[in-house]
Amino acid sequence: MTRDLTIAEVRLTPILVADPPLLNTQGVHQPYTPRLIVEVVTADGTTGLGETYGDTKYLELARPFADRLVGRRVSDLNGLFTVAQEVAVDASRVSGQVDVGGLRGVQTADKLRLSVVSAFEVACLDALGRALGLPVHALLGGKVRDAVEYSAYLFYKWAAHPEGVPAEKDDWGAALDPAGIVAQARAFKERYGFGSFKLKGGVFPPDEEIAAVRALAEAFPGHPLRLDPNGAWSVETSLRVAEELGDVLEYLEDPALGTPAMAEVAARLRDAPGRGAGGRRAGVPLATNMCVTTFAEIEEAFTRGAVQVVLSDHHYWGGLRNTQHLAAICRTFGVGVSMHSNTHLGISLAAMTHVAATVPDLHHACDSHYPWQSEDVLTERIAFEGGTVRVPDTPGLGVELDRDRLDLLHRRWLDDDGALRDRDDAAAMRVADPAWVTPAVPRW
Ligand SMILES: O=C([O-])C(=O)C[C@H](O)[C@@H](O)C(=O)[O-]
Ligand SMILES: [Mg+2]
Repeated sequence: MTRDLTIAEVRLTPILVADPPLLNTQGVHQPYTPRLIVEVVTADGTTGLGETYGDTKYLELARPFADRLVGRRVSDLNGLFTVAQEVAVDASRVSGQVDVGGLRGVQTADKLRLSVVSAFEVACLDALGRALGLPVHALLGGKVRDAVEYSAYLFYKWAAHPEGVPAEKDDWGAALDPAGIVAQARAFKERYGFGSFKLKGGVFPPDEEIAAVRALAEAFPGHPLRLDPNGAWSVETSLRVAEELGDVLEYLEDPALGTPAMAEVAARLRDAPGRGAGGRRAGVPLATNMCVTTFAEIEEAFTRGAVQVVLSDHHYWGGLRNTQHLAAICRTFGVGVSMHSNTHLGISLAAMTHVAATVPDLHHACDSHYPWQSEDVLTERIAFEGGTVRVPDTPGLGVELDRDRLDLLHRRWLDDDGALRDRDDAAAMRVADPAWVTPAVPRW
């Protein structure tokens, strides 16, 4: 039977999902964060799902983009990039600065477009897989592993959002010191079996964060640990932390902002083997999801040896196939690869799992915010077992949309007065601390 895989309809549903009060260097997560759910429906009634950022600047591009897709085929994945170029980006949306709240590198028009394309690419792959009876990983060339390892993503956090702010409750409690972080890590291990731990830093002065990582190293000897201050430190501070923690860190993520600063940190670490406080090893690898976030940024960073691990993110790299291209380039240059995560739901976790399953040299556990998300739009939550997600072999992504849940979360978006429709961690922080401004970098 020949199937008609022409796109007949594209449904876009912006939603607001509950988010706990997680702290980062720019502020704190808002109680609800925007996501966009994409449904691509073919002429013969197959629906594919995708998910991406839901802030206004992405919605503005997603609508005209979706209109242009009707009449094309879900198998025309390369064509998505051509269509994206036809969609104009409002210059006022492109600051050229590091994205507020999103912490996903410098904003450019292309990156906005790619972040939109990614959701449609995933939705087309899902539809194609469902139509052909093949899992998405098979469409990407086939899986090389049956399960993908994720790391526990530890955050400093308040027990609750500020008094009087409408929010969902969470049962993680506060984590504002080393003991709190270790307790959070234990909960992650007990609930999901994670064996690697990443601490989101850049929140407290570096010595406090060093103490937290030391406490983790004592509580979980031999487990891979990472610290990520999102570029909040100077080169000198980065070097000091690298020396202090060089013996326990798997990698240090974006200690300083931008390729020149990262390159200087990396070079000085290379030149100082075996040195460091107490004779500790100082050659800790540097990872990034902030200075290598586009193909254009690769050459400078790799030729200067600024990073040893790139944390890919299929959302802003432009989809699952671009993630594979990035992994191939990293392999060529002997740079490691793993995955970054912003707040996301199960559709994106499934997409991350399918593509991660196809990357041969994925040597580090991937980041995922999913455990922090108590809400989802799927009929069944994706489970972590022993810190891994099993790679689905069912057609498409292997997940099903719960339309009632989707409607509920969309209703929340409709009811919002606009205050939460654009993620703004600094604004959320100002609710508790009216004098708060996004800290200048380097902060320490
Ligand atoms: O650098 C990173 O790993 C991130 O930016 C991940 C997330 O965006 C995280 O920092 C957050 O949401 O606060
Ligand atoms: Mg990072």
